Amino acid sequence: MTTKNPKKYTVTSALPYANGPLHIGHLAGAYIPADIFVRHLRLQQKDVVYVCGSDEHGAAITIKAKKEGTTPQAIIDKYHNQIKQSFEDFGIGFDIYHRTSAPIHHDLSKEFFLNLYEKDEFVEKFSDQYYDEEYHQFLADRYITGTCPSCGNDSAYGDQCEKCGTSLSPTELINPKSTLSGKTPVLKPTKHWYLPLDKYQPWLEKWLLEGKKDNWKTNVYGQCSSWLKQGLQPRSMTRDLDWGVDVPLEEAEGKKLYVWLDAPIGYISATKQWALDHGKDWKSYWKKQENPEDDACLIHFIGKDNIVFHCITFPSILHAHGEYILPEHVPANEFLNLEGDKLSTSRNHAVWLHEYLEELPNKQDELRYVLTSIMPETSDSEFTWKDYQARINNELVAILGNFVNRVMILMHKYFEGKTLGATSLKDDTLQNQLKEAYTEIDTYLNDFKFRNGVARLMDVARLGNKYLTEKEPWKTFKEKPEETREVLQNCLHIIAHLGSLSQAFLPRTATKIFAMLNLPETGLYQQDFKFADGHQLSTPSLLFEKIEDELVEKQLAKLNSKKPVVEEHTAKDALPAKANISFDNFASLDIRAGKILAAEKVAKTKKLLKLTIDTGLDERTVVSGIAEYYNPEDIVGQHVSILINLEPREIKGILSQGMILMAENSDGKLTFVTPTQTFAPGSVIR
Ligand SMILES: Nc1ncnc2c1ncn2[C@@H]1O[C@H](COP(=O)(O)OP(=O)(O)OP(=O)(O)O)[C@@H](O)[C@H]1O
Ligand SMILES: [Zn+2]
Repeated sequence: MTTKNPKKYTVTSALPYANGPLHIGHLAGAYIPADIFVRHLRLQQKDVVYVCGSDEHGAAITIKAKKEGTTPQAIIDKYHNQIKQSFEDFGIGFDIYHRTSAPIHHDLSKEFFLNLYEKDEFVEKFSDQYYDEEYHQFLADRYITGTCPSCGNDSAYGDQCEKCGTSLSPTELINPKSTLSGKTPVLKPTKHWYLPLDKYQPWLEKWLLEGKKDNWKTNVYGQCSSWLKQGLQPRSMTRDLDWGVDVPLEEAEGKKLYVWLDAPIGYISATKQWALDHGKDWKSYWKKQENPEDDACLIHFIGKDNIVFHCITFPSILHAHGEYILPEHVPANEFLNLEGDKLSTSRNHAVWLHEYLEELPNKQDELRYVLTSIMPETSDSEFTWKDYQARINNELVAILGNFVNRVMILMHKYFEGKTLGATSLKDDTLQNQLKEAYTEIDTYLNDFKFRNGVARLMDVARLGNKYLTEKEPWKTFKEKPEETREVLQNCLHIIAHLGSLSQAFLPRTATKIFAMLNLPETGLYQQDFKFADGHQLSTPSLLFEKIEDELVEKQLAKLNSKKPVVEEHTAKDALPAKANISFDNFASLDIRAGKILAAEKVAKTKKLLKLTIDTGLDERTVVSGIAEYYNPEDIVGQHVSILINLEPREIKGILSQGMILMAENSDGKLTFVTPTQTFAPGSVIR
């Protein structure tokens, strides 16, 4: 950290957008790291406020409401409550989880806008914007789709192409279409207020590049410097929309603030509300103090798609306003993927937090542990159920859980769960090793190295196991009961420290550990523990249970079945129907269940695989254009559906005898079409 011992910390996590539930990517990206960091500060009695809330404005919400035949208010109420519950369930310790639809937020956002307006910071510009003549509405952001000029994706939005990530303005789209009427919009002039980022560029460069920000994470600093190199452009801070914070100017009737203007102000309005509720002074967490040494240290935790707004736009707004502190750190994470594919709300490729808890009740810490261990700190990372199982079984169960359990069982077996004169740890080497763990974890967490931090915690459990294995109390008990007692009581001290250190990472586990030891949970790091003479331990119980293969298979099957929970792609993505055919034509197709026996790439092609198929009638060769989606080695044994009476055709010199049936979604992704139960090759499909 740059600032040595700031007096106060203001910590924020990205405001989740209230148009869908939370998934594991959200947790790993912006919430678990912040929560660990804040817990670590609180365990040292630092003064910290940790705020978040739902982002409830913008076109994506009104569009969703329209699609579902309901109101924007109903959408945000539903998801705000669901998201809030998930955060509570996973122990994300916000001081307040607020929402941007609250009046206090609208007021503060307007105040910000007016402050900049009165200082003449905005550039007012008339420009031609797309307008839907049928709906009498300007088409901002997600109200317009078209072909991306960078990658050719034909469902890019007016503000961004989600396929290649390019940030766009509606007029850059090729073949623009209104998402309201589906028609081609017309251009009409409208007035907007632009934030002159070009004007702030020199200041930003100084702040970011010449300032001390090169100690920021390289992924964050790299993105910022590359934007600055490209040169910043003015960005419109207002929209022609009917859902959001009103632009507080008479001449701007019917216009709203851009959602990325008001969303980060949501951090401040949340703090204001919290201060009101708890008799605190919100200004001391956000405003510059008379003595700069008294300024709070502001830290934004976000995922990588939010970097530009937290490192360029919001700081520019705060700077233009003048009274506010600027972020000291923006430790953005890269993205978490799932089982080889991007997490996606629209494709329902996700592990949803509320579903996880229904299916794996009380396993919050297990997920926190895995997500911390694989956190996308410096590059994208991947969650797989197999890895989840392995980390729980081989680490949480086999190392941490096992150590605690062995010691507790032996203490009960030999000494009825009672200590005798165990007031302090009677092994200096152990004492020093434990001290080191505290120091190293502190260093890691101050550097936002959460993966190293949680690995270091696990090392303490390893240390315990090693000590226990070396001392072999089960062998010494008969002859040297006093020595045995000392060893086991030393282990109790290690367990207490495991409880203490777990508090930041695995809060529920920490509580369980202290309950088993029958010690109070102080909410502080304790360098020393004292057991009273004759202290009675509680009955041991397992901290973690093994994850069985069956569960992994069930979760994988569920992911593959991809039943849509939140279906955002509508009929607009489906191809139009083909002309009718006769029943006889249909009946003439001979489709069978088959199985892939062998697969190899066709040389010098990108898309083709040569497959050997067991059709039940014969073994034959089929050339299939699926190489971009499947590795040959992964699909041997795969059951398929095959059209067997298609006229053979030579492809790249190979005779292809039939066609494998594949489903294709609107992104062009392919997947096998197979009977939902395994049927023997040769079974008829009709
Ligand atoms: N797969 C992911 N990995 C890491 N961080 C993520 C991931 N998905 C979202 N985030 C982060 O979570 C925070 C809240 O996300 P937000 O509500 O804006 O959803 P989003 O980015 O639109 O995600 P989605 O498209 O899946 O709904 C943001 O900071 C975002 O960067
Ligand atoms: Zn694109």
